[in-house]
Amino acid sequence: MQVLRAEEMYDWDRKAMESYGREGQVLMENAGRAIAEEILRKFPETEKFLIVIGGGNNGGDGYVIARILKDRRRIATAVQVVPDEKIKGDALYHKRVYEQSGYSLSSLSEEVWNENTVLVDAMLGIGVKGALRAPFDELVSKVNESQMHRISVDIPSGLPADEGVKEFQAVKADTTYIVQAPKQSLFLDHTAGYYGEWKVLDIGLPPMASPKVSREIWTEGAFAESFPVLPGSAHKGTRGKGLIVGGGRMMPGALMMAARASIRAGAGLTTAATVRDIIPYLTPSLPEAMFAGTGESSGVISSVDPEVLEGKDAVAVGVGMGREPESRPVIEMLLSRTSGPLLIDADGLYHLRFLLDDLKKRQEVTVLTPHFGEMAHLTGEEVSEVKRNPFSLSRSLAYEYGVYLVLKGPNTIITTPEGSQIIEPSGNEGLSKGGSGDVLTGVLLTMLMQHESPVKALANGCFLHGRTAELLISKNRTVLDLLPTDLTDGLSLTYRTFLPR
Ligand SMILES: NC(=O)C1=CN([C@@H]2O[C@H](COP(=O)(O)OP(=O)(O)OC[C@H]3O[C@@H](n4cnc5c(N)ncnc54)[C@H](O)[C@@H]3O)[C@@H](O)[C@H]2O)[C@@H](O)CC1
Ligand SMILES: [K+]
Repeated sequence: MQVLRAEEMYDWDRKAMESYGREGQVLMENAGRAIAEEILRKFPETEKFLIVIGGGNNGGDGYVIARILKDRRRIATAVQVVPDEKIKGDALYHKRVYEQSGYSLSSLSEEVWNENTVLVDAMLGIGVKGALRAPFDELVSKVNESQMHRISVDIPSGLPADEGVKEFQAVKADTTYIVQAPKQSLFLDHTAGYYGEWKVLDIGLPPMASPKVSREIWTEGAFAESFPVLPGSAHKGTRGKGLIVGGGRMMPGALMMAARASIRAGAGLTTAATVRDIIPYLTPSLPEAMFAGTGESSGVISSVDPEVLEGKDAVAVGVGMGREPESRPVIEMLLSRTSGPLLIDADGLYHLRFLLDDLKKRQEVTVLTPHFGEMAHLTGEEVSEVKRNPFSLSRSLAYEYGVYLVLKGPNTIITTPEGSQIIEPSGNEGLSKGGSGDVLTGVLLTMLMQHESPVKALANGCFLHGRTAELLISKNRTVLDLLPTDLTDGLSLTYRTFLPR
């Protein structure tokens, strides 16, 4: 499913009408009807509905919803909150249909606020611009203070559809019925929560007319369909031989978790490279792994023998490595000598900030997996700015350095060097613990070795990680006690659920 910006949504709408014979009034009928049906399904009992109608096409949808609720003999009060002359075009057409059906409008009295139980917010849609003007500024506060269940039409009124907006005032919806395609703000850290529970409804825009943007949500169907089927004769070689460089005297656990996750995810052979002293402590918990000792300086990795790279299908570096400058040459060496995919994570990203030019020289697949803080460090932006503009900042970084970028968050955004984007929304707050990134690194390493498309490999790895967290919570864990190591041991839940082979 495509995720759109407001302008892209308008393009689709325009093209549907100009080139595919669709009528605006019909599309509005479809939108309003689809939403009304959802509302009726959600509230089959004797709720009292208040429909608040604004001056654009979002308000037009509101007129359709109000008419259908009344047609079905439900108790519904409709209020138009802008002067009559603001209602134009398709919205005016549907206002007339509403009135010709014998239905009337009410004014916004105190009773209206107090007597109703469900509010349908059809005030403002994706056409909102700038700070809210009267009467919407006060109305939005009043709506948010009311005790009614709030249902927003297409988007919570006042909320920007696109990334990048710093200040806004918006309805905090309990439920949002999104018209045709989710908008960017559904996936941003500072706006996602305004949508409440949400559902996307098809209003009949022709798929042939959809905008040519590559910004998609990764689904369980996409995971199941694209997950590579290994031949029955698969051996270590076909499953992939991976190398993970990381850990040190202070953080051996990160390497342990990444290596174990890589093995559990299905790697043929995983080698963990770290300072020699800690290898004996890691072996009991990683019986399936191979080990390679690295050069060491004050307990941190200071060099890796390039011979270790021989025969490896992919390499991951950074987990638990520390930020001491002594480790920087390791990243430098891997950037120039790794012939397959190279994934850089965690402390590796810290060092990378000083090696960005080396990144540009690489011809092979390079993957960076920053969280918001690491992304801020890499781009020199504030964390709040990264959260506000994750799509465009990811694109510029991926394009400039020719890398695949996995920007980790509640909605992980995966970007290709060409700028295509996948949003992977699975997971829960149980993942916000030290170590879950290390597990992801191990999983991604394995996926990269087994899939010929790096972007699909990355999307599948994020899905595997996030869905496992969800399935564990639905079984015997909670978001409080979920551990990164539970994820590793729980990977089979996701495999068994979605790949019943
Ligand atoms: N395919 C589509 O895109 C379809 C869209 N539909 C609906 O149409 C909506 C978009 O319609 P519009 O483009 O008319 O946009 P809106 O319905 O968001 O309304 C824009 C109106 O709000 C006012 N406004 C904008 N910013 C304001 C501010 N800061 N303070 C106060 N008033 C402000 C403007 O004066 C303008 O009249 C969608 O959200 C959706 O609900 C549906 O009707 C059917 C088809
Ligand atoms: K709305």
